[in-house]
Amino acid sequence: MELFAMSTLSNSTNIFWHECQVGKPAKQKLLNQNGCVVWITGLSGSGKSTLACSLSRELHSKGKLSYVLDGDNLRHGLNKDLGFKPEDRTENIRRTGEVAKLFADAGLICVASLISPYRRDRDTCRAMLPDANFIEVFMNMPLELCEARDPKGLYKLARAGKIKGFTGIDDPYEPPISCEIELNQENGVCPTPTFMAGKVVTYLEEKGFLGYLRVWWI
Ligand SMILES: Nc1ncnc2c1ncn2[C@@H]1O[C@H](COP(=O)(O)OS(=O)(=O)O)[C@@H](OP(=O)(O)O)[C@H]1O
Ligand SMILES: Nc1ncnc2c1ncn2[C@@H]1O[C@H](COP(=O)(O)OP(=O)(O)O)[C@@H](O)[C@H]1O
Repeated sequence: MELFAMSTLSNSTNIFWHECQVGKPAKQKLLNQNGCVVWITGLSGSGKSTLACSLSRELHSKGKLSYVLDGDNLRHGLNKDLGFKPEDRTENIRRTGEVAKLFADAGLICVASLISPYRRDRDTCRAMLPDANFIEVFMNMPLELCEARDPKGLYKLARAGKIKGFTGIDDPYEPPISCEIELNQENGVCPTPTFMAGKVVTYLEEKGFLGYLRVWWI
């Protein structure tokens, strides 16, 4: 069962999965939490990195171990060979999904914050884990807000045609059809990062991720 869950399609042949005695349940018990992936998706400037850091801080203050995989940061190392063509974005998300799966297997709350604009790529990452362990969080902020924020000046460059294939301008963003958590403006105002992180923490608490509980789907 575990062996099946961890195997993926591969170009390599004659390879075998080696199981280690210290498995996921033992690590989760040690950490008193259950590993999972919180996948934050949304437009550039929607607040993904801010939420990821706020969430990580909240979890830390509760004595829970998390790790943030941020798209911008990963593109400085693991994914530095990739650009923004559709196939590069797909590979970016696939690699990040695989790394996130490893962190979850280590018992951590892995927080991935990437635009991840294509639904199929996000679903591929979801399929890497038992379904309940992939928590998709949609930062549903209007393009106008993200563009008004424009902290890196990239929307301005995209509007001027100096960046091609910018998400939301001349490259698509496909919103989730059904995600675990959707965060919106309330009465035209964006909630604070702490408030939004609190919503995610409440979800994790309610689903039993913040305490060790050995159940069949973990
Ligand atoms: N063409 C284009 N489209 C979108 N974003 C661009 C582009 N070029 C550079 N950037 C910057 O790269 C950051 C997004 O990286 P990601 O790895 O999250 O993107 S993706 O998931 O592969 O689509 C993104 O960071 P965030 O603003 O934090 O989302 C941008 O700063
Ligand atoms: N909840 C929020 N309320 C107000 N401003 C925010 C909020 N979240 C993020 N910001 C601001 O919006 C900008 C983009 O946030 P960031 O987290 O970098 O977005 P992303 O990672 O999606 O590109 C930053 O200047 C940040 O300070």
